[in-house]
Amino acid sequence: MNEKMRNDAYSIMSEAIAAVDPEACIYRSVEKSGNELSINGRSYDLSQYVNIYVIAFGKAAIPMSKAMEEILGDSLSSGIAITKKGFAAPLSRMKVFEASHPMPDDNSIAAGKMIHDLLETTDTNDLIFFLISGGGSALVTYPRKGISLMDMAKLTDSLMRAGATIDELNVVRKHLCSIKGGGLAKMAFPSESVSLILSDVVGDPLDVIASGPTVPDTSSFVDFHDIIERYCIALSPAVAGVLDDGLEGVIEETPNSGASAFEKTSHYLVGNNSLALQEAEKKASELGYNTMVLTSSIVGEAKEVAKVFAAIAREERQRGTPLPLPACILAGGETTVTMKGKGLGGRCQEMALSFAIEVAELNDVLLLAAGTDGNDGTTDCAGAFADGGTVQRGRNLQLDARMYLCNNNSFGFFKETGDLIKTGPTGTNVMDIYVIMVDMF
Ligand SMILES: O=C(O)[C@H](O)CO
Repeated sequence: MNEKMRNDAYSIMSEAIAAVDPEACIYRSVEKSGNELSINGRSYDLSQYVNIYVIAFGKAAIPMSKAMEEILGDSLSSGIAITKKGFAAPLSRMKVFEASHPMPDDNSIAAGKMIHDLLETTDTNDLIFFLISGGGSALVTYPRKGISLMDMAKLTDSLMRAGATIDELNVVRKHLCSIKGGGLAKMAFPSESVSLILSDVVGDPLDVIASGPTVPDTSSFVDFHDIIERYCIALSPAVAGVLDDGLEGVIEETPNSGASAFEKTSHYLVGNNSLALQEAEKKASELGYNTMVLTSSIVGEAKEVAKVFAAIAREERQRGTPLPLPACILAGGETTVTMKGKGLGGRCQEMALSFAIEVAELNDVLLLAAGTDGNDGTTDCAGAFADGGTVQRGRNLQLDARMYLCNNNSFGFFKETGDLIKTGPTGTNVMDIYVIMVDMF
């Protein structure tokens, strides 16, 4: 095992995560001078509003709120922040709540109701800041009439297990929840609203991040229907009823770009995966690696993407291309895992295990795959390291890497080999970072 390369990969990942610290992202975008607030160059005169509220939800809700509380100071009337269980911390002017992720729970519904109730009291002269980050779809939900928490949770689980992408999952959620798919903007209208968004979705589509609560929806009940057919998902009677009503036009579509709800909304992206990769690239150069960012748009089945990364590492090892050695190739994105086995793991650990199998016996080749939120799948770690010796280290412990991969039990494998990456909750979430390194002999 090349310890230096491993330590370097960890430092590069840490630098990437620090760059998208949610507080730093807010401070980079928002400035206040007297009553004037400037967001990415656009000015808001705070003195013209009667009340100013902050509503934050997602895994980064607390640090984003902390920064906004600090910037707004006495201008802030009150607010609510909803984050994942274990991520809460006290705020000075805003109430803090926790809910479950990735499956919504009763607290997610209570949070949805709280937001709804607060927005019922707001009026045309009020300003609302929405601080939106990944995980928001599960943490806050306000199901359509007749849809229960169990309906939402079961459907989310079935789609995730079937390998649906986040875009697909959120098309379905947007049509079952009155906050998602522009619904929040509708609730906030006629108040003015400003959304500050930390992206955890490939390509930063605002209508997908946290299910696009404040932007026009581009999807329809027909798309919802197609996704259910594509993955052969069995629907509860209540969900099937909403889908039928939607297809027949008995219930309204989610609001699209022509809707009045969006007349007083504006949106700013404050951080994303590309920003994290830029900083990772700087750190890798500082550490002496020839480096490049391949893409921030990796998607697909984790174990298949790993084969592409392994092919890149092999090319580096054998021919020293595309970069001279030592090389550090960076990528970001978010893959999926189609669950066939009964094991424990996450997309990054699954990718690392598949990479390990592909590069078995190659010297000084390493992959670090980690979720920037510090949380890979249902495990308490961020991801895993894999190198040319991983499979053999497993064999020495009587572990067959291929069997573990077939059973989607990457966590079980890496727990024994000691290759798990544990950062704890980082407070941010801009998808995953992949660091491919190839050293000189
Ligand atoms: O909450 C969600 O919908 C996902 O994290 C994507 O933003």
